[in-house]
Amino acid sequence: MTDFAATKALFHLPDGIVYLDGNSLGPLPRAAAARVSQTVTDEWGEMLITGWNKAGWMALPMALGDRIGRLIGAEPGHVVTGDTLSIKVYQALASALAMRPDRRVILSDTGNFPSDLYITQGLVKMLGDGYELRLVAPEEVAEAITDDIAVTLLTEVDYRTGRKHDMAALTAKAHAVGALAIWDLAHSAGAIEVDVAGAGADFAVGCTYKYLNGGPGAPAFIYVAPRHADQAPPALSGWLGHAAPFAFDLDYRAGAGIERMRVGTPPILQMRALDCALDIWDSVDMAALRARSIELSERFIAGVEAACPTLTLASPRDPQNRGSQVSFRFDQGYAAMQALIDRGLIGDFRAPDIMRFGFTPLYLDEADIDRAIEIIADVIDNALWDQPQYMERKAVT
Ligand SMILES: Cc1ncc(COP(=O)(O)O)c(C=O)c1O
Ligand SMILES: Nc1ccccc1C(=O)C[C@H](N)C(=O)O
Repeated sequence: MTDFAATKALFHLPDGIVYLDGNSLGPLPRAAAARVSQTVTDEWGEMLITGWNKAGWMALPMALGDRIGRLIGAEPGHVVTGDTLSIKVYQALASALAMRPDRRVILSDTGNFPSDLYITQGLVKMLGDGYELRLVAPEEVAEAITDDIAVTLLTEVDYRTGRKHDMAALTAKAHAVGALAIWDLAHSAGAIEVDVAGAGADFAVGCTYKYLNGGPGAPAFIYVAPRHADQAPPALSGWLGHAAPFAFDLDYRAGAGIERMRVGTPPILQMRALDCALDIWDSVDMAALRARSIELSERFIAGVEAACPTLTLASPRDPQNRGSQVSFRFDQGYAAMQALIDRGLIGDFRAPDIMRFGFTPLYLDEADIDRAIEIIADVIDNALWDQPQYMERKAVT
């Protein structure tokens, strides 16, 4: 069993703040500042370039990949970290398309995060030759998996509503028509139980700055199923994905397995912060985490619905069909979210009218949820959002 009171003590949360936005940026693990500082002074400072060997910097992308692998049900040695999620989406998609050379259609849904769609649009344009992004509504994905599909590119948990796709069923459907399945786990890794191997996913990608708490700019990860690992052509063939980077050959030869998905120099300071955050995850049982996340989310939904009849639940009511976030629709959602933040409750707003709240059992408990409900009730029922300063849109929402 996981001791969630103990994990809560391992995070720094500012006084007076209830943080329901760990689904966008996780909070600071208390040990991270010292760990990063030590890397700066003792490793970078003292070891200089010898740190790549002496401090194990060059091995970090794979070591971190394995620690994340446990959380997403990957086989050891099949996940690597680096770059940003948008780049990992590009890599997975380009590789998968190259593995289905006689097909041209990429299937995704209108609930997908825009970066995944933009990356796909860019790649489709560059490839030309009849390539096409086909978008359907999330609930129509299953029936849209037809035998002209090359690749399905789906985000398991919808960033706006929290609606969760059935990864195993949709992957099986994709395979049945000869397509490959790529899963974006941005809102799944560290949020719910994930079993990429069990579901038969061909590729999976995700970020580490949300539920995994790796910090702003923390590296992304990519998983390639063992059956493809030595065949998948790496789309971004950088030197650190080469079979022998320090041979400095003039021609590219892909590295073994997942190593080929490395591109260039890893961001060591960010990786140390992530390493520190993953120390906390080592003690976490994912089934216990999921049970606790459902408990806290259900308490939140019941409390908000009882107190605020003007908010409508945008997330699936059945917890089995959602990830670890809860969203409500409110036409003045932007202003309302600013008013909540002003009163110490941090969530976020997603256009056009979604107020989004993330549930992260590592550092949230019932007292936080009850306090959040109180603040929401105060802001909504007393229309405290109706102030000009809450209407002004900020650059980042
Ligand atoms: C589902 C999903 N995919 C892709 C991204 C883009 O990730 P990044 O900004 O790290 O490239 C995000 C969030 O930003 C996301 O939520
Ligand atoms: N990386 C960010 C930087 C700044 C502001 C938000 C993000 C997010 O990650 C947004 C997230 N993908 C979302 O689901 O809305």
